[in-house]
Amino acid sequence: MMQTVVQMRSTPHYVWSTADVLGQGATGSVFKGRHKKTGDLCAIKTFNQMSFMRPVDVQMREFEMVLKLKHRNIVKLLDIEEEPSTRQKVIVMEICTGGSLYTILDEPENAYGLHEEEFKLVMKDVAAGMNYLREKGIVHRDLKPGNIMRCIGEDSLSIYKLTDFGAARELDDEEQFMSLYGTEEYLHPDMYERAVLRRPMGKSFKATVDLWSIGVTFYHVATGSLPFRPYGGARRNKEVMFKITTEKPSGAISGIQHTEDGRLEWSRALPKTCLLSRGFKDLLTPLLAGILECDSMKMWTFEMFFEEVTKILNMDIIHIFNISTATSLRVYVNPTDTFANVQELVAVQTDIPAARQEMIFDSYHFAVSHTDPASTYPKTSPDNPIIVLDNVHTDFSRAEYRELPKLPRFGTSFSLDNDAPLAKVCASVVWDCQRSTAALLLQQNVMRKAVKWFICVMSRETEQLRTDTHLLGIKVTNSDLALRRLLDQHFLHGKMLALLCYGTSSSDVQRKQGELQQLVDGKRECMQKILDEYANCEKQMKWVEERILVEETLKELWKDKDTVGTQEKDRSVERTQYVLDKVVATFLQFKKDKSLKRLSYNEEQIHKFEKQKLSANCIKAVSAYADEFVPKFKHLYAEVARWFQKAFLYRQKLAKVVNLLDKVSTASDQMAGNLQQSVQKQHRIVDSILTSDVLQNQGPSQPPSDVTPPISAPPSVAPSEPMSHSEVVQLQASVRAVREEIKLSMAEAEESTKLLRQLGGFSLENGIHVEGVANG
Ligand SMILES: Nc1ncnc2c1ncn2[C@@H]1O[C@H](COP(=O)(O)OP(=O)(O)OP(=O)(O)O)[C@@H](O)[C@H]1O
Repeated sequence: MMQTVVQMRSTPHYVWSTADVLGQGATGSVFKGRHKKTGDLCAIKTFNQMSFMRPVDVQMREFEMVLKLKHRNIVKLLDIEEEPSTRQKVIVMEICTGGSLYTILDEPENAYGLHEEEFKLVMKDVAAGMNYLREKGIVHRDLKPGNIMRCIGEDSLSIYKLTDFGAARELDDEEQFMSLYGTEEYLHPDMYERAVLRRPMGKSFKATVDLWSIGVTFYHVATGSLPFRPYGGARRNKEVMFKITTEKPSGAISGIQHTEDGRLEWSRALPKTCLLSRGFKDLLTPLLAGILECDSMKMWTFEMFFEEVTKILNMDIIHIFNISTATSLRVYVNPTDTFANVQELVAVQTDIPAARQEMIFDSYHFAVSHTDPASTYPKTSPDNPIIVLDNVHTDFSRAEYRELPKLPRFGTSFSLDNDAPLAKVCASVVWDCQRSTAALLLQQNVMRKAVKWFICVMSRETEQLRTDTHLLGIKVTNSDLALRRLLDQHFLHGKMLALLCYGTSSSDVQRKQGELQQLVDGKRECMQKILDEYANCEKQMKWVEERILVEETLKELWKDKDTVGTQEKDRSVERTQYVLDKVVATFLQFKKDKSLKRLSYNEEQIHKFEKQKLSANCIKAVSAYADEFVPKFKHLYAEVARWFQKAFLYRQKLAKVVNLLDKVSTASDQMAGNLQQSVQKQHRIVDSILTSDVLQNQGPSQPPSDVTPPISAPPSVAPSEPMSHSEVVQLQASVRAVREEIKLSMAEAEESTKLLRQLGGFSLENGIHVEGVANG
């Protein structure tokens, strides 16, 4: 094996060791270097023979253009210097220690794409860098993951930067296309036709070519795979590649050929394996469809793209947990969205219509004003989300969890070339297993939390309803008292009027006395009905109260279930991580073995042992997930389902009480109103009798024995002596006085009824509707 000689090389201001290679490109190598005076780290690009295919002055023009660029998302070109010994030019750049996006995507961890937050950073930085180039009138023309570098910011978040401006000019000669060769998967179909298929064409390549490349790059970063895949790969099947990109239907974001000469399969959605949330996919997919559009009339403009990216990145995330499927969701909302908008978005992801969504957060109903913007909502997180359930029919028949990709077939043969990619696939599967194990634990923790929160909500609802029942009791008693007062008055008036009207045969007075009787007819029966229904309310209330508050049956039912499922203490994630570390170590070893091309006998034996261990470790991780973690998750889900079904049963009882209370309350209010009217009417009638001419002209007379009083009064109260005129006047005055007193007490009674009414209607907290029982 040839030993490479490590050398220290330098220019007037920079020094580097040839051992510190950052990467190698078609035109040269990039080393880690330092400024001689400041010691600052930098990247030094040296050139090989290939680079001389491009005239030096062309190269220098390119670098001079780049020297002027200054933006957070463009790799800064610091200097162009010459090595004194060789007189070769080197380029000094800001160093990006995180490597290129290409190397990041090549890691098994990212085989199914980057996770959402990292993807958003790529999106933000690439769009910002592109926007800057656009402002400077530069079209990059060679955007691809390999030309997007990663730095680590002071907050330890990634910063992505565009680099390699070698193609950032008009492509008018063969030589320039040479530099593009090798990046064809990302090329706009027009450029592909010219650069790869070598067909002459008169088109100039504007900013849209960059947009297309961004589309392919974003798809790659989101999924870990390229969007347009001819059978055998783009390099082998160039015509099919061109066909895919040019015949792609609008709206499709990928086209794959699964068999030789087979038909093309289009898709308008991102694959299931991708790690992005449903909420984010819903935003990203139309954007990808807009920029992966070869019809220039339909393709998005850069302004549209930039506006949409800005809009997406400014959105707030509301973390939602759909209890019926045990799914963690991310709902992307505009900061100005109202609650109705949020409910619509929740409906899209949960299939629960807005009117049936019950949201619980932090032990309370998620109660926000309907006009409050989403930006003012309390902060949610994956482990502290808003729990959403369907308050009419929560279906617990489908728990969602991630299915793992299949492990590759191992075989018995030994091959350095094949074993490294095999180990890479293995590592990517175990990575997925690790993430899925963590997701399962999170889902279970949230399910357990949901039960606790729901207990709090139901306890509060029960307490509220108990108070409501008590208040209704006061209201009903009040009405009953008012009725008694009316009846007492009626009796009193009857007695008094019997005295006053004794011997009067005026039909008018008799009619009025009849009207007085009508005012009280049937009221007692009606009141009795209200009292009976209220007693029923109390009985039902007691039933639920005993179960929810007194015996705390719901808590009791859950008590021993807290240990079901996977817990933090089971260390499921750590166990998977342990295996993952071993699998990744094997992958790195196999990668090294592959680069060595040949192994010694002992090294080969070790490699073989490692391969056996790799297989065992993969099976261990995958079976722990499939045979232990998933069944435990399902077990907990089943318990949660059972518990919620019981809770919903009590909830229905509560709703029934709410309904009953509402009925009794309405009837009692009606009765109170009716009584008040009756009292007023009673007063009017009595007044008119008292002031009637017949009574005014009535002189003292002996009561005829055959005249019965118009209103039944006990015989003992019939006057034995005829009344004098002054006695009549006196009696009239005392009737009026009694009436005034009663009026006053009726007004007081009405006041307290009003107060009770102001205490509001009866509803479960937040106006909940349960199983078709309306409340509130
Ligand atoms: N500024 C930098 N900081 C750290 N690493 C870098 C930097 N620039 C380049 N590299 C590394 O060096 C590798 C080669 O870079 P280079 O630009 O020479 O390759 P290339 O994209 O193939 O371009 P070309 O085809 O023009 O040579 C990159 O893939 C990257 O890993």
